Amino acid sequence: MEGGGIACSEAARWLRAQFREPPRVALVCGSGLGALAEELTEAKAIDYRDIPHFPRSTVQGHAGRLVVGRLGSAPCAVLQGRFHLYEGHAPSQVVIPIRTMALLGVHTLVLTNAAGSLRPELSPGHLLVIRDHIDLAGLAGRSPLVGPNDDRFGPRFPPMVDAYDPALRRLALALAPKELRARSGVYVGVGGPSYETPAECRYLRRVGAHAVGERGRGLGRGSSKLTQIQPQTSSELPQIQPQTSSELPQIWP
Ligand SMILES: O=P(O)(O)O[C@H]1O[C@H](CO)[C@@H](O)[C@H]1O
Ligand SMILES: Nc1nc2[nH]cnc2c(=O)[nH]1
Repeated sequence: MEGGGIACSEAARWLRAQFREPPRVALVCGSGLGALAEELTEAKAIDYRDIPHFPRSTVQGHAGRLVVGRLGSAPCAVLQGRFHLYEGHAPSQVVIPIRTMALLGVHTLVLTNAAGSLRPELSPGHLLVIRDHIDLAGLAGRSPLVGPNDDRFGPRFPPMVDAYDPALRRLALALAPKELRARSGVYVGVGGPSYETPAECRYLRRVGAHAVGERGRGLGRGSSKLTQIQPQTSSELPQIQPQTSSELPQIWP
């Protein structure tokens, strides 16, 4: 199984025959967020294991299903679960669902995930709208873009300024319910599956990250990523003196 052109083309061709209307918007649900699919009307669900070349979901809280229907008036796909390097998938396999969605004609991608807070003012249940990322695995040569370039998915050297669409980010910040205390920040992607040591948390915070998880980004323009902060995280964080909420900037510099 590979993540290059053939696998994604075959998956997209197979999926096109399953749905009356191809999706134009796709939402990837991270751990515990799969219930978003219940918002779809006229929904049809397909297990990942039935889709040619899709890897298997092995993580708790990831149903491993693609649900296609309508969200409001938009034809929409909800992916209940993503693939991570720590499951043993190659970088080229992890991107198969996203590339398949692109071939199906999806123009807007919203990624969600569960992450650990690196800042005392970012608490469980809060929402981080990712404005930029630090991809440690990618920087170390484990980018899914390593290998021959498939021009259908972007250029050989993709620019990463505004990797997350500014208009979608503004929309997410404006529409998020107040109690989620949505703000924008920087996500750092690590390999996992162990959570970070206190020293690693200090390091990641110093390089400018607000939240940490096991990575994942979209393809070029039209993608945005929302991170929900999980209750657990490094044992170091409770030792940090929390600021009062009135001191919090709405958007970090
Ligand atoms: O929401 P997902 O993608 O599952 O991400 C987070 O949740 C899992 C463990 O907490 C890890 O995979 C982490 O990256
Ligand atoms: N790496 C990492 N992933 C997470 N997913 C949810 N919480 C965490 C965390 O603290 N660290």
